[in-house]
Amino acid sequence: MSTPLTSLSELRERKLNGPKVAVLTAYDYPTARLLDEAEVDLILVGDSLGMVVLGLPDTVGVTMDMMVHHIAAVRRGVKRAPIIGDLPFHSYQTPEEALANARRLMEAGADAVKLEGGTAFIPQVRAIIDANIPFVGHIGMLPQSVREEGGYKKKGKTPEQADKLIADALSLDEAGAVAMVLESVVADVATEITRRVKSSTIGIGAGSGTDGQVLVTPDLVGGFPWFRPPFAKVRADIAAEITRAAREYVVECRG
Ligand SMILES: Nc1nc(=O)c2c([nH]1)NC[C@@H]1CN(c3ccc(C(=O)N[C@@H](CCC(=O)O)C(=O)O)cc3)CN21
Ligand SMILES: CC(C)C(=O)C(=O)O
Ligand SMILES: [Mg+2]
Repeated sequence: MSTPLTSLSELRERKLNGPKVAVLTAYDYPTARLLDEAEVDLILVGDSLGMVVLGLPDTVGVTMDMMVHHIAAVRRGVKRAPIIGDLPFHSYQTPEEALANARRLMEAGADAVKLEGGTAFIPQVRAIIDANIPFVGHIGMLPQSVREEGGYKKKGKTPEQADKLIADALSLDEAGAVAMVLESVVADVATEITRRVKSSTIGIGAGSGTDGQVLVTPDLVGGFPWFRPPFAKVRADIAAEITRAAREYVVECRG
């Protein structure tokens, strides 16, 4: 076991010489503190918050106020791991709006911000990076577009999709993204992108050829049994533990 990341600038060295980067999501103080102490490299306060913590049907209803509230809680729990905050749906429609909202997430305690999109969002990405805010890209399957897309679909199956993903990755890399999430991307395409960019690729449902992996923590620990993506390897069953403890308590209270 090697030492965990203490700053985003160490991502370059990790890409060149390993080991791979381990990223998990957190939305609250206790989980963030446990993940930081477990030596997770980076902690993402994802807008998956809306689904796995707030019970919304998708991530489209997540607001800036929600992200700020949860980033602040995570910040209080973390001493070492860099924290990435997601810019939520419709919070980055212009470069000015993207920069103002990126600043709000940084003030709440993020060390970097992430938004969903490729070449179409380069003006927003440039505004953020020009203001010296570390930036993480996110391409492939974009959950904030689930309503237009009509579901969650794997990306990069056709040559046209693969070329589009590679162009998106190269443009984010050129703009200066420190890392980029590749979500539900065909493994071979994710591997090719990883080879062609200087930035660290963090995969989720994108095979094992990326520079790191990210998972929604409830999917790791069995904390959200009602929806689980097919790629998640569930390593605990906290839902069953909560149910068991609550049942024991109910029975004991009733006497
Ligand atoms: N609990 C949870 N975990 C997540 O990883 C997650 C969320 N929620 N909510 C937002 C998005 C949605 N995610 C998803 C949703 C569905 C698939 C899925 O069904 N993938 C299949 C089918 C792909 C296809 O039809 O092309 C796959 O084989 O990858 C993957 C990720 C990832 N994100
Ligand atoms: C799944 C990861 C990459 C994410 O964006 C989130 O948790 O919101
Ligand atoms: Mg997200």
